[in-house]
Formats: sequence, C-alpha cells, structure tokens
Amino acid sequence: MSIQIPVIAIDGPSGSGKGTVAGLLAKRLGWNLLDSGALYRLLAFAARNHGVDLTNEEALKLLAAHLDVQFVAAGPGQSQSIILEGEEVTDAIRNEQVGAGASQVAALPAVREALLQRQRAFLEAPGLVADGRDMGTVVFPDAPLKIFLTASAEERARRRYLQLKGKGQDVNLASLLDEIRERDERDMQRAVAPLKPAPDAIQLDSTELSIEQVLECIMSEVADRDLAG
Ligand SMILES: Nc1ncnc2c1ncn2[C@@H]1O[C@H](COP(=O)(O)OP(=O)(O)O)[C@@H](O)[C@H]1O
Ligand SMILES: Nc1ccn([C@H]2C[C@H](O)[C@@H](COP(=O)(O)OP(=O)(O)O)O2)c(=O)n1
Repeated sequence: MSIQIPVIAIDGPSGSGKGTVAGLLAKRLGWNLLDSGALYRLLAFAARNHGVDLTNEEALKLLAAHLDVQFVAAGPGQSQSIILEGEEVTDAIRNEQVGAGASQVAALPAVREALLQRQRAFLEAPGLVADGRDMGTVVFPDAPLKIFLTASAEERARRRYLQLKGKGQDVNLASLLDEIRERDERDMQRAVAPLKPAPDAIQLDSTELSIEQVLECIMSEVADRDLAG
C-alpha cells in the first residue's frame, strides 16, 4: 500500500500573504516548502541575464528545463536561500520588475509544462506546503487541503509597499497598485492554469486578518483533517 504524502496547497494573488503563511506553516509542521512563484521569477531573471526575450517560448522552455537552481535550507521549514547558476539571488528576484516578468513567462504553456515535474519533485515526507497560483488546480490536484488566499488589491499593494520599502527599495504605492492589478489580470486571464480557486478550495479573505489569524485558521483545517500526524 502506498502512503500518500500530504500537501497543503496555498494559491492566490500577489500580496495576499501566501509566501509568509506557507513559510510559517512549513516551519510549524516541520514540512517541506515549495515557493513555486520563485521558479517563474528565476526563469524571468535568468532570461534577462542570458538575453532571452520574454516572448520567446521555445528558448524559455529550454532555459526552464535546464534551470540550474538550488533551494538551500538548514532543514524542513527553515528559511530558504535561492542559488541560481552558483549565485545567491534570494533578494534579487523579489522586486516588481521580476514579478511582472515572471507573470509574463508563466503565461506560456511550454514553460509551465517544463516546470511541472520540478515542482512535483518537492513532494517528500513528511509533507509539503506549496504556494503559487495553480497548486490546488494543476500541480497537486489531490492535495487534502487547499486554501485560496485573497485580500483587496489596495491592502495587497499596501503590504507590498511596506515589504519592499522595508528592504530599502524605492517604491511608489500607486504604481504598485497598478502593477498588482495588471499582474492579477494576466494571471487570471491566461489560457493555461489560470489563477482561480480549485472547486474544493477553502477561500480565505485576509484583508482584515493578521498573519497569526490566517495561520490559526489554516491550522484548524489541518487539525480537522488530521494532517499533522
Ligand atoms: N494578514 C496579513 N496582514 C498584514 N500583512 C501581511 C499579512 N499577510 C502577509 N502580510 C505581509 O504582506 C507582505 C506580502 O506577503 P507575501 O507573503 O509575500 O505575499 P504573497 O506571497 O501572497 O505575494 C509581507 O511583507 C507580509 O509580511
Ligand atoms: N504557481 C505559480 C506561481 C507563480 N506564477 C506566476 C504568476 C505570478 O504573477 C508570478 C510570480 O509569482 P509569486 O508567487 O512569486 O508572486 P507574489 O509573491 O504572489 O507577488 O509567477 C504562476 O503562474 N504559477
């Protein structure tokens, strides 16, 4: 009898808190973490370094298939450093320019196909917390717990503004709101694996919730399903 490794899929738009909550959940449960958005960000970043146009699907597919990337963590649930072609890029891929590029390459079917197995390879015991746009719909459709995390666009832009400003980036709230809206639109409208809740996802609006409240809400679903072992 094969033993199913549990997955918690957390999908939703930019700035809804997916990455933060996924990291905290993985830490609390001692599970592995998949930041799927980082793969699309890395691809956009690598494409720029190699002079590959973000519309060149064939070249991007090849680059995606051979992307030399390592996610380095001290152990399950520990924070990750991201190494691309031997260079630490953990912070370099976290800006809206790379985010917009990621959203562009993510709309290409050959790119998504090339990254699919790489994402599924993160599924290792004792469990996986996976965050992105299509974790519950495409990558892990059998996940026993799926969360679709949202917040108003204004609140998400405000969060992103504070986050990037805290990192010393020169940011503007109005342009961040525009960029977030543009990215939402592209991610929701694309033909392949668009951003949308899986039919069996629990929808959670975090506009008025603290990070701790979101975490507790998800932990109670984990307990209801007896996932933590
Ligand atoms: N419920 C919340 N309330 C307030 N701030 C939040 C909340 N969730 C996340 N944040 C903050 O918002 C920013 C964006 O969160 P992040 O996890 O990167 O979002 P996503 O991965 O969905 O893009 C981070 O600085 C994070 O600390
Ligand atoms: N599973 C995923 C994850 C991200 N993407 C695309 C769409 C997103 O706009 C970009 C960047 O994703 P990322 O999760 O890093 O972005 P945010 O942290 O939510 O701003 O990649 C995707 O298409 N599918």
